[in-house]
Amino acid sequence: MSEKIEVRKGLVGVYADESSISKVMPETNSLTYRGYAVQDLCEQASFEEVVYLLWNGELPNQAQLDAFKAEEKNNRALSPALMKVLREFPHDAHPMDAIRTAVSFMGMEDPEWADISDAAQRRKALRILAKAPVAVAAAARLAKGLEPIAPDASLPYAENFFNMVFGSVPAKEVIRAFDVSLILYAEHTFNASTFTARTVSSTQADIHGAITAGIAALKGPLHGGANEAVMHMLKEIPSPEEAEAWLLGKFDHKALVMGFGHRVYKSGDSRVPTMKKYAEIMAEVVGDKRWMNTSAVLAKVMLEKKNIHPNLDFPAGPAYYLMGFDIPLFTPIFVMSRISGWSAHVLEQLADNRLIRPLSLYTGVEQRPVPPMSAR
Ligand SMILES: CC(=O)SCCNC(=O)CCNC(=O)[C@H](O)C(C)(C)COP(=O)(O)OP(=O)(O)OC[C@H]1O[C@@H](n2cnc3c(N)ncnc32)[C@H](O)[C@@H]1OP(=O)(O)O
Ligand SMILES: O=C([O-])CC(=O)C(=O)O
Repeated sequence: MSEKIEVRKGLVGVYADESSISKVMPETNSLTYRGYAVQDLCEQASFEEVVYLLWNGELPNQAQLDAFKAEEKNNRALSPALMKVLREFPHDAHPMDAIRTAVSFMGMEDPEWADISDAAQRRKALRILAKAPVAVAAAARLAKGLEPIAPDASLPYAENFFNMVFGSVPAKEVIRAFDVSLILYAEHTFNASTFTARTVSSTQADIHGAITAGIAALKGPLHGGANEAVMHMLKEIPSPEEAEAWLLGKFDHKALVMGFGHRVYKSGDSRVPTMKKYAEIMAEVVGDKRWMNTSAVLAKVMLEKKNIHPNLDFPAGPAYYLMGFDIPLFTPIFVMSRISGWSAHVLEQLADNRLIRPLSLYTGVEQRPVPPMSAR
């Protein structure tokens, strides 16, 4: 009797490995990083503290945090060669392609490119974390015909990013909302981009390659690219009053509604209430409620008619728009944050590595002879 082979398309419900970095609990719509509830981290920690936590397993004390922040600030500068390459990118290229290429380039010039020891991978992760925002901001400004703004070592991570994009640092509430978004985007178990990064690392390839591949996976609209798609969708809807009719029209065409649904959470994404709160704060700060009012209608109708909840990209999209970012920068900002989670997973994968290599169930034609050219 032949064995029944079960194929799990999309790896739905498959446990591919163990991990001690984060835990998603869909039954309670909750998420912890190294045992801490993500909403508590958002209220009590900075993004830099969360990165330290993800990479080291514990929150830093003041001296450890100061040292970590100093390292991040000291590693921001891009090489003249990378700046030259960034200047030559097509100006209409998507910034996701620019940051993917920039991280790959950083890998070629990294002084420790051939060293995949844990200590070297950690130093490389820090360098990628520090340099990625500089490359994102430079690519964004160059695409608009503006000169890049050099990183400022007197500014923390979030403030420095705003300064490099806009030439100024916004109000504290804006920085806080941005930092919260980075904490929420930092890590989420075996999502598609993280699994991609782990797969690359499992071949003992370098961390720049793993993160380059992670960025490639994150770009798709079913994953990180959804935060941009959400904002394009909100802009298509003329007013909150017209949102329900617009959505019902989408249902008629069986269209995907961006920013809704999730592979793991089926009754609500753990991160949405916190991100929504900060998106609403942004709407107050800017004095523009249109996007949040339209969002509220979409969320209500999606739940009533489809029983589908929003995911993190749904409130993050309008939050970034209200912060003043151009839409093509939304997913690159997700990259800047998720570098922390990808790196934690690369370190974990290599600490107890086994090549990731699943099987495929062949459904093609049976073996057959190669016909000569004259018979084809
Ligand atoms: C940070 C992140 O990456 S979060 C995810 C961001 N992505 C998006 O917002 C894109 C829109 N959402 C989706 O495409 C999906 O919900 C995914 C890709 C996130 C999850 O996909 P899956 O786990 O495969 O969901 P699945 O296909 O099982 O969905 C179940 C049902 O809900 C429907 N559904 C799921 N999401 C949506 C949506 N956004 N709009 C409309 N219908 C949806 C599916 O069509 C399916 O219907 P069916 O049973 O009639 O075929
Ligand atoms: O977990 C997932 O599949 C997608 C997601 O929410 C994330 O990567 O943050």
